[in-house]
Amino acid sequence: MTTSGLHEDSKVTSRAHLRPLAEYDIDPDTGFLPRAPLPRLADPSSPLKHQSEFLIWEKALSLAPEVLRLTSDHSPEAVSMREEGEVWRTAICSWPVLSISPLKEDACMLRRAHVVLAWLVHYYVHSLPSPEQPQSNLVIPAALAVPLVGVSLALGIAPVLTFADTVLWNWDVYHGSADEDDYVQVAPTINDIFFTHSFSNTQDETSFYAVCAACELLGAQILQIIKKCTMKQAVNDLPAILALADGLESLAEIIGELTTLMSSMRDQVDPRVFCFKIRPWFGGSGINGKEWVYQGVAARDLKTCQNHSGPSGGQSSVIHALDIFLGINHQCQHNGIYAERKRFLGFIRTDSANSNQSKESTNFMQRMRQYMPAKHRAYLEDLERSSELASIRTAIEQMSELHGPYNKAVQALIHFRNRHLQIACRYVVVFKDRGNGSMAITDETAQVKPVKGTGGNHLSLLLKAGRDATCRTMIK
Ligand code: HEM
Repeated sequence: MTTSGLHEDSKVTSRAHLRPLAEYDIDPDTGFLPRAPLPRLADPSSPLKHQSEFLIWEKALSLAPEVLRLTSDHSPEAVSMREEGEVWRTAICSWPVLSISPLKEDACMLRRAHVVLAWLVHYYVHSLPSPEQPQSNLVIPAALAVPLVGVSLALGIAPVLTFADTVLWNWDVYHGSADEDDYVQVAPTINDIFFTHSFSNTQDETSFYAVCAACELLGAQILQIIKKCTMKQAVNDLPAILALADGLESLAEIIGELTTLMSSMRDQVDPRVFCFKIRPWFGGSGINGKEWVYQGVAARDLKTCQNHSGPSGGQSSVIHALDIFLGINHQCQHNGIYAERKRFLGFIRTDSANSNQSKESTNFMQRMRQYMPAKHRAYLEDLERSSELASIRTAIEQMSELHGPYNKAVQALIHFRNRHLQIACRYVVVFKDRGNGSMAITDETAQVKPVKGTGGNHLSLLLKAGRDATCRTMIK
């Protein structure tokens, strides 16, 4: 039998026990999504209601969609807004650098500050007029850079827009829904929430976040199954083995639902809107060969987070938890994969002085963890090292009765990755070589057909490597 993924982990020597999920900021009903929406900074109901100095951040974010458009947007509306955009950016440059010490009193405030500052940074960077020197670096003003890096260090998350900022922490409840206290009793569903921030102000963008959030909510059930399976030592214990078989069967079903949910993207998000109006806002440092300079920030505070990606489904802790539980080993993705992704995103540089070989060799999924909140990352690391998981793997290897249910779950994940590959090709790959993200959706781009044989494409290579790693895990 082939259990390559399962064997790999036997190399891990120090075993740990999983702590209660609450200690990892995981809710039983909403998973990695918090159970209640984040309060605004300086909101009268927030713990920091007296810290009104943070209001300037909130106000600038509320104003941003009204005065800023993408640099690449040359529509008459966008051109007419350029002056107001300049006023917005000049105001930010004149702001004082606020101390984030008061925010550290409350984790929700830190998270909200990350959301606000990361969105402001992406608004700032991606609306800048085209530079006279196209290759010059982009300076993020100290008033944004210093507090963003501060809150990021406190939260253990990268100082850039992440999946958490666009999905996990970017929602509120409709008026008339239960108030915050009620969520102690009843968790919100996807129908109770709306998304607070949107770059393009399109239904497509909201739907994009909503589908991702619905996947996270479904993920809560996945985490509960993992918890149930890891509560008992599976080896030589019949009830535990039966429970494990049951858990694997349920996982297969839920992964199937996840695939259906993800596929619903096709009906809700127009690929052209995604590619030209939404995705360009997400780009992080290094995109198009331009490094971001975080003004006023010490180099040591940035050392772990250069060449930032923007938000990506790859930062969803749910999929990582599934990978770990099922023993999918992405390490086999050769060194080149991360380089492939960088090349795809256009930030491979020719000056080898700046390139860092060790970073290149770190695989994509590992790197994506740096974009997760520290406690979610800690959950994944503890799960990976847990003696409970080691016992499950031994049981799966030794008991042929478990091979069927295990393979079903892995097969479901292969199907998920295959479908995701199709979606990524439809939304990103076919447009990749068609201009620099210009907003002008011409008849030509509107009628674009999938590029034949995207197999050579770097993005496809990355995603296929993940799919193939999943295939290799099947027990033959
Ligand atoms: C329009 C919809 C979507 C598009 C265009 C898309 C595109 C991409 C792209 C381009 C990547 C490569 C890495 C990167 O550049 O960030 C990626 C990775 C990834 N995406 Fe998506 N994605 C979509 C929806 C989703 C959804 C709903 C999920 C569910 C959680 C998801 C989960 C992932 C995962 C887990 C990865 C890491 C690679 C892997 O595990 O195979 N994506 N996606």
